[in-house]
Amino acid sequence: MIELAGLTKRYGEKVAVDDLTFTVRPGIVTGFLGPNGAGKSTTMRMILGLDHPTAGDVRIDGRHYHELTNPLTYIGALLDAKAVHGGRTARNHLLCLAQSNGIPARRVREVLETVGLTAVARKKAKGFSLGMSQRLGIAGALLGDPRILMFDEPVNGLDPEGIHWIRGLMKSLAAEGRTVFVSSHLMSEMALTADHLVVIGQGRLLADTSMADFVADNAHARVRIRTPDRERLLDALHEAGITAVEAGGGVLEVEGGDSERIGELAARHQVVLHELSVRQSSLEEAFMRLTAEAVEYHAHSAPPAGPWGADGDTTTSRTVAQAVARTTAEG
Ligand SMILES: Nc1ncnc2c1ncn2[C@@H]1O[C@H](COP(=O)(O)OP(=O)(O)OP(=O)(O)O)[C@@H](O)[C@H]1O
Repeated sequence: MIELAGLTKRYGEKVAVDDLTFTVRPGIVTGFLGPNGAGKSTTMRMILGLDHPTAGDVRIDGRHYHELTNPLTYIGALLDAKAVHGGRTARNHLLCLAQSNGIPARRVREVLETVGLTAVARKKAKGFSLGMSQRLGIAGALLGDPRILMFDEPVNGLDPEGIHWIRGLMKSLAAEGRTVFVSSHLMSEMALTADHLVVIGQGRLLADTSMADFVADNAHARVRIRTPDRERLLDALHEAGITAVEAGGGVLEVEGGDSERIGELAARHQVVLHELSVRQSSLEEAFMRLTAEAVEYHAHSAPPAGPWGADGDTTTSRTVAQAVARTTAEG
């Protein structure tokens, strides 16, 4: 368990982390989400005692990081994959970590096997791709067989097979009862992995919620209708107790996803339809709305999508929402 209480970090005038209080629990994957510069890495550095809080406190299973003997056996972390002595081989890098933490050398072979780096164990780390470096960093995190694992943007630089692998790894670590805390700036990534979400923006806590609740609150469907017989359709809908709202551009929208019922109603009243489609609000859009005011570095392009997305393609949104629904159902 990781417990943060009023955790705050200032760099001069800049408040990087602002009074964060939340608990990361065992047995689940907790996603730590926030736009670029939100304060995720700073928070993780404070958890590991690499940065000193300006105020507040953070404890690992009730203790401060510096109070832990052989800390790698309590908490394993991947923060910066490239922070490895490039002149060392993968094996030697892990052996050094093992020796300084009282971990038996045989664990080095085991974790190299787990992350799929056995074949390059005797190669120097400076020749590694970002994906290989990520795997080596993960091997280091797993070395002490810790109850708590923390990964900062672990899918960065990984190919699709690697991304699939890390998702499975995080879930299996949580299923073993470990605490898994993983940061990302992509809701779509978290939707496939996390059971719980902690969202921050400009250092402040914006949400601390289960993934299931976030989905229930945000992954709604609406039926979008265009018709030249607007008044007749509105009358028919009203008679059937269905509320339609004006969505601009001559489009009507009805809450829920029951397009069949609306289609049949229109047919019965001989109302011509030019469009009848189900729109899914994507979780990525919900995340963008939540953090919209806290985004530090904007691209000056299109404004964030409205509540039900821009008028364009919603296929991605739907895929994410479906993936979430599937993940949630699978438990
Ligand atoms: N050593 C430092 N000195 C001054 N400012 C810093 C320092 N480290 C971080 N910051 C600032 O604190 C804020 C939070 O940065 P941090 O790296 O924690 O965010 P992040 O959520 O991890 O972002 P990203 O997703 O881009 O990695 C940023 O505005 C950053 O510029």
